Amino acid sequence: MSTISEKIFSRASGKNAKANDFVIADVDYAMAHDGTSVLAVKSFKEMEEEKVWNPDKIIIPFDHLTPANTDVTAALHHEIREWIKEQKISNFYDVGEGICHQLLPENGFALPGKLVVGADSHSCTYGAFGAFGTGVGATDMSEIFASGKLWFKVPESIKITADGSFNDRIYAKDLILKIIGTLGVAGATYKAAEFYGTAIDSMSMSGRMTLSNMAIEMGGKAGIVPPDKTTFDFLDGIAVEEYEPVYADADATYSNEYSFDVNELEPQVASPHQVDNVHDISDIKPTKLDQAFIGTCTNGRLEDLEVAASILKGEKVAIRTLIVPASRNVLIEAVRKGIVETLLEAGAVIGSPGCGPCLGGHMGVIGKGETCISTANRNFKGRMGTGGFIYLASPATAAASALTGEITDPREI
Ligand SMILES: CC(C)[C@H](C(=O)O)[C@@H](O)C(=O)O
Ligand code: SF4
Repeated sequence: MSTISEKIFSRASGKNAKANDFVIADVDYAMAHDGTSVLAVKSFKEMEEEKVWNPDKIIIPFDHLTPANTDVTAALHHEIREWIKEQKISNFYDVGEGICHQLLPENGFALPGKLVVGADSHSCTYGAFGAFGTGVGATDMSEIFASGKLWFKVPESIKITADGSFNDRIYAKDLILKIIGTLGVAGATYKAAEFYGTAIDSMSMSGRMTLSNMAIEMGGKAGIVPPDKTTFDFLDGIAVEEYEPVYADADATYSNEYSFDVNELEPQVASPHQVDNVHDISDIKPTKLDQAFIGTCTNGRLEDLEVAASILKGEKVAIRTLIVPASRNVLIEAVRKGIVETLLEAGAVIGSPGCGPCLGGHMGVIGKGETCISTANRNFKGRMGTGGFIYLASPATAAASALTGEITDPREI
């Protein structure tokens, strides 16, 4: 009678864990990036800890402010690199390797049944692989660095079923925006979402990662897709260790259940400044844009760049168009497949793999009064630059809009 989360926490805590129980759990893999490792390491040092619990289970990607944007960032990067050497942390990914939530899956750390914790809110991405992936604050991460353990309240679960097939130019991003628009930004607060249905079954790992990535945008503690052949094929040859897939029992308890019909889905757009301010694209009034941004841990994968290239091929963009691959591997594959050439010929700018302008650090922030269509997961006020406006959409919608300079339905291009 258990959900996926209850089963994972039972294994990780060594007791029969039920929703709302407080448990101390063994963490399988712990991640902190350049943005959060600074505070995690500071707090680790304040705890007067000498050695991390296991240097092979800690993963540190530098992705947020990379390449360093200021001398202050450069000095912090330097300090963390020194600590990483001192602690002999084996899984360090320096500038240009990519975004944390792309690197953990690519390198086989996001595994079915595992508890994978990151000092970043979008660590729920690992749920795409049937892991319990969740984000914690930097000081909680320092506790994991020290002991490999952390306390958790086992979440209640909600069941989200999406059936049907995706019509042309409709994607996982449109589905998750629709879900968030329906449930609201607090609709899944402290709950673990489990995703089921024929539409989910048909999705690639890339699409499932887009889906799980945004669970936090409705308050979710996790967003889990039960692992299947697609998952196992992806992990074949890359999983860092053996894993035991975990599934919910047929009579598991869900605090809420929701159903979505993907056959009916239109391209979705989240208007400023809330992620649940979601509309069918046909209801969006004509909106002039200054910039298009395709990338991030939500939609910076090869499939996403491929879709963008298929729309931009042989055309010229009408506005600044920034494309930032989610990882070095994505970029290499995009080069090999001629995608990068197509994008450059269309007038796009290719950034070095990382978070890029997603959180307004650098590499493409927008000015006061400017509007950007972005494939990211957040459109909060000021996120990409003070006084800016962000519309969230799929890579297809962003690419179609880049061509016209206003929000455009990709089915009409
Ligand atoms: C900087 C980091 C703490 C933050 C997060 O946790 O999500 C960032 O990745 C974001 O997307 O806003
Ligand atoms: S790409 Fe954006 S949402 Fe993802 S981790 Fe980086 S800053 Fe956060």
